[in-house]
Amino acid sequence: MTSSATSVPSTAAGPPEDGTVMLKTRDLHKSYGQVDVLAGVDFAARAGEFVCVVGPSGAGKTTLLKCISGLMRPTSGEVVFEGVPVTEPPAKLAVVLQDYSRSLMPWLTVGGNIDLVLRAKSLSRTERVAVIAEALTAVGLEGREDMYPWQMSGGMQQRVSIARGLAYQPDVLLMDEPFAAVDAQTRIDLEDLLLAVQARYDMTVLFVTHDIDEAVYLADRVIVLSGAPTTVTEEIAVQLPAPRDQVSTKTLPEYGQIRAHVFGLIRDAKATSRTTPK
Ligand SMILES: Nc1ncnc2c1ncn2[C@@H]1O[C@H](COP(=O)(O)OP(=O)(O)OP(=O)(O)O)[C@@H](O)[C@H]1O
Repeated sequence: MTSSATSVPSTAAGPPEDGTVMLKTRDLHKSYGQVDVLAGVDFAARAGEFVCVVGPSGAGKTTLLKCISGLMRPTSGEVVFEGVPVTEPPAKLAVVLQDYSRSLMPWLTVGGNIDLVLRAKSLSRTERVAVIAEALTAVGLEGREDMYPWQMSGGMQQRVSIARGLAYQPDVLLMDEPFAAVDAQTRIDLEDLLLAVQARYDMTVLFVTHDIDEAVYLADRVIVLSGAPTTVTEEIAVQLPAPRDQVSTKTLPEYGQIRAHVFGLIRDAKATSRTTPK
């Protein structure tokens, strides 16, 4: 694995490079029958870091997140969360998926949907109500507890999904293309909302996306995957100034340089990708 850092001087108060490792994968392999998808994936995410994972379609990004979240057993290698090998979904990890329409229960109110994940915690009803209210406020949906998901726009539903993740008070939030199903303007709003919420809760975020612009805009570090059978091609430190801004950040020459570099890596990965039987 190679690693490169941009030469951009950082004014960001980003996480220190030697911060506590929250999550790491060690030589992670996953095969589906005869098909090798993950072929030795190694990386770490440190406390407070925003890590984006990009790679060509079919590289195994969703497979990687399933293994990390404990929903799927790797074929070999391991995932270590807060120093403990993952064999089941860790209590301090929450997942937000792309498809909010399937992850929210339509027959439950917004409050009820969030309450569902809180029931696993030993909180009183009064405490749960307070946690739900705070999480909804953090995503700009204060007072919407009694609405049903189907009464909301796609962007609002995805904000409910994020609020549900926050209410769980995770140390690490895993996100699998969470904004892929919303329109471009909503996506921009959700990106900025997520950055604000991450800073406020000081969470570690591992964010999988197809979108190179989104990855470079959000990340402290971008992990670029090869095509399947997949390894980490490169890790790129994104030392752009914080807070990020949709206009000024994206017009920085350094942003363009990193974006072009990642684009080139993905293009090369696509050219060499093969998900073929052994
Ligand atoms: N349950 C499964 N059984 C068999 N093959 C699978 C299974 N899940 C995924 N695959 C295969 O593994 C490969 C990686 O899939 P995965 O969804 O993890 O990739 P991805 O990078 O998330 O893809 P995309 O970017 O298109 O969403 C694909 O070739 C896919 O067909």
